[in-house]
Amino acid sequence: MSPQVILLFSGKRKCGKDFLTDRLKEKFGEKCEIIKISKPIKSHWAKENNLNLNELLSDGEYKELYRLAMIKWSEDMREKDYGCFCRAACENALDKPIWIVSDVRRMTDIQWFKETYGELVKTVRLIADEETRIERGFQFKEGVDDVASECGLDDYNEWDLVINYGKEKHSLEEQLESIATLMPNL
Ligand SMILES: Nc1ncnc2c1ncn2[C@@H]1O[C@H](COP(=O)(O)OP(=O)(O)OP(=O)(O)O)[C@@H](O)[C@H]1O
Repeated sequence: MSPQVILLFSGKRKCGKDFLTDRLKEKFGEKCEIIKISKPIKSHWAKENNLNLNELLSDGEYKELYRLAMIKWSEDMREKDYGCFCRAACENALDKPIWIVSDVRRMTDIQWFKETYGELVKTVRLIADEETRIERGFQFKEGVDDVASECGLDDYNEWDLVINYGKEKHSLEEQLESIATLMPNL
């Protein structure tokens, strides 16, 4: 079954994207597939440089070591074809009714999904205050936090849902409920 809804999640580093989308996956279980645009980037990067892909995909210090270089390389690839990583990520995804894309970073990511899947696409922005992000492990890095991969969607204001995931956050159950309203038939 091809996707009936595609939720695109965006938010700055350590705002909790992986955490919340993992909880969503637990709630919707077999109905849903998590897609990471960064996965084809990391697979390619790991192969070329002989690195551990699982470590790169997980949350931790290891991925931080390579983040800057991966951003630069992927930027060059995107200049040639802005949809290349989105397409690769979707081609490798299982056919489930709900697709959750947990790391949307650029206008062109949203553009590609909307051009490709139209009305199925819903966008969600997570926001969290800096103090909370620091508690979750955020440290400002030049070349990472001040470039398009982090700031590309700062001025986008057509989100279907904005979730405060910082100090003032609602309970997890309420957050998940508000996300569920984006897919009333599932
Ligand atoms: N609601 C929460 N309660 C407790 N810990 C949380 C919560 N949300 C996130 N965290 C923790 O904060 C850290 C960062 O969260 P997460 O990896 O989800 O952020 P992210 O936005 O995906 O970051 P990145 O952009 O670096 O991938 C993780 O260790 C996660 O377990």
